[in-house]
Amino acid sequence: MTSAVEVNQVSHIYVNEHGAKLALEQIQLSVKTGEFVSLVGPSGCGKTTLLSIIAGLIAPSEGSVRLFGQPVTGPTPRVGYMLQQDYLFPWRSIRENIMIGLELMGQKTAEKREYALHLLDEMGLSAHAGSYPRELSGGMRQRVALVRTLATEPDVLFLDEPFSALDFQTKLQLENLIYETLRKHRKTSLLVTHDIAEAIAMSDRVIILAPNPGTVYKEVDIPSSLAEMLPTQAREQDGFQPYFRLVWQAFEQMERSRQPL
Ligand SMILES: Nc1ncnc2c1ncn2[C@@H]1O[C@H](COP(=O)(O)OP(=O)(O)OP(=O)(O)O)[C@@H](O)[C@H]1O
Repeated sequence: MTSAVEVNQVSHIYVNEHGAKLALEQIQLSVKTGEFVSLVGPSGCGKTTLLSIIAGLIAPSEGSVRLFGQPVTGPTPRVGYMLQQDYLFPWRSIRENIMIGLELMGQKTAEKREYALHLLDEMGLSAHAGSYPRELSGGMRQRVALVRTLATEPDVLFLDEPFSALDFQTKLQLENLIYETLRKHRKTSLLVTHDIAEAIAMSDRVIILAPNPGTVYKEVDIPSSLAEMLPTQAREQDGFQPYFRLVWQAFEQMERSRQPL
């Protein structure tokens, strides 16, 4: 299968008035087309930096990134972002909000508008097309944000903690809905999360990053028996807990190796 994302020996140093900070060191990873991969790791291990480099928003200090075999040299419309905040425009209706990406890319054709409205329907939000963001719950607003992202038909989706501002029940419902939508549309997806259970329940593979500097600590393949189930169903399986333990143990090992003797 073709690699959608290839990160080759990427290191990154931030330099500012306080000095230099090695945020990532020699990161090597790849994501297959259609694969769902989660990045987990302690705060500050470089997850957001890595996503920004892959998306072409930051040029790495060393190494290179390829998307579908092409070198990444700047932002590309092939990558769509979904973030913790929905960034909906309060003065625009939901129908107008989901067209923003298409407008920015100069692609607001009748066909694309139709597709965006179809996605809104898939997300169960057609009845709210004329509403304004303030009239929607946090979970509904995140569904609108996903429609806005998918409307431009990106090949790869970066999900940077998209559920972390939601209450637990809404988060579980949204995990299921996003899982189903992304699998149905066969999107290659990279999820950044602090929630180990969420990472295991949603992914084909979990990549654990270690901090100071950010490096790939361990990769855990999730068996298809779990990966092909809805996240809430996967969480209930007997086979789920051993994977949780495996990832948690990696966190504990990382923590121990950082303790002074
Ligand atoms: N613009 C910047 N200038 C200097 N240092 C930065 C900058 N952005 C991030 N860093 C540092 O680089 C390291 C990695 O940051 P990054 O935000 O990528 O980590 P993260 O894993 O996404 O963190 P979190 O889980 O808390 O969101 C951290 O030590 C951070 O302080």
